Amino acid sequence: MTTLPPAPLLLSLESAQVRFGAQQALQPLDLQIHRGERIALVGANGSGKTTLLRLLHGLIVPAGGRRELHRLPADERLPRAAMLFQRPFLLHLSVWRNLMLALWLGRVPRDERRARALDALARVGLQSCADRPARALSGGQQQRLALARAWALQPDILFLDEPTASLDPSARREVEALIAEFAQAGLTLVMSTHNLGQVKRLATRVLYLEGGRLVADRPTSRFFEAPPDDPLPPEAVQFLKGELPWNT
Ligand SMILES: Nc1ncnc2c1ncn2[C@@H]1O[C@H](COP(=O)(O)OP(=O)(O)OP(=O)(O)O)[C@@H](O)[C@H]1O
Repeated sequence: MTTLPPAPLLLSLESAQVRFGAQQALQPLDLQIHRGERIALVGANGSGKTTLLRLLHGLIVPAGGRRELHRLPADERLPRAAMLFQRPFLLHLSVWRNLMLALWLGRVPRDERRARALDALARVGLQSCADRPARALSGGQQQRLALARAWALQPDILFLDEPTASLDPSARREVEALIAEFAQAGLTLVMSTHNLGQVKRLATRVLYLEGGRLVADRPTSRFFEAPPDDPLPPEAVQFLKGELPWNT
């Protein structure tokens, strides 16, 4: 029997914490993210999910402890990351120009940009919208454009902050399907969401936060159905009870 080598470590936090003025938004926490993981951050409003995503992405510098990106063993480069927000930030430009601008900002060589943009638009099914004003697209299409923009940058890790929260059910399904395809293609995902059905469908691992503390970190199946010898902390049990039913 062959044993698969462990997936490479991409990103880690060591006793990393975040403060906003006097407020401790994240208590010191340790975390390791390996290639291929699909991690869901769950917890009530204000529990620290967005703060943790921003810390992981490097948008916030920890007030203590450290965040480290780890070189990929295959080619010794640092992992690339991209982030998707609940409402995409799009400029008053065409879909195509929004994409090209992101590639320019991402320092993608000029001669690669066109092919990457075409591939990304095809990936999210927006080829026919290339010349339309990005801000005139529907909410679901805008989020698909944001996914195309992230895809075009060829990230290893994709951070998603409630990516479907402001979408109607059909757009939500479309965007969720694309996120699943991205994961299939090998992207590592870290996503905050209030939709526990989505957690069950997409995530391999769940981090439960409460009041800025990481209370539970376990495989998805052991989060929703904790075995008797490894029960969930009571805070997480209460949270799950309050969030029933899960399949929305
Ligand atoms: N820029 C900031 N300045 C001051 N306080 C902040 C800032 N960003 C977040 N906070 C505070 O940090 C805490 C965690 O907020 P965060 O947005 O990370 O929670 P969340 O779990 O993502 O919430 P939600 O589910 O509502 O998006 C909250 O008390 C919030 O008010």
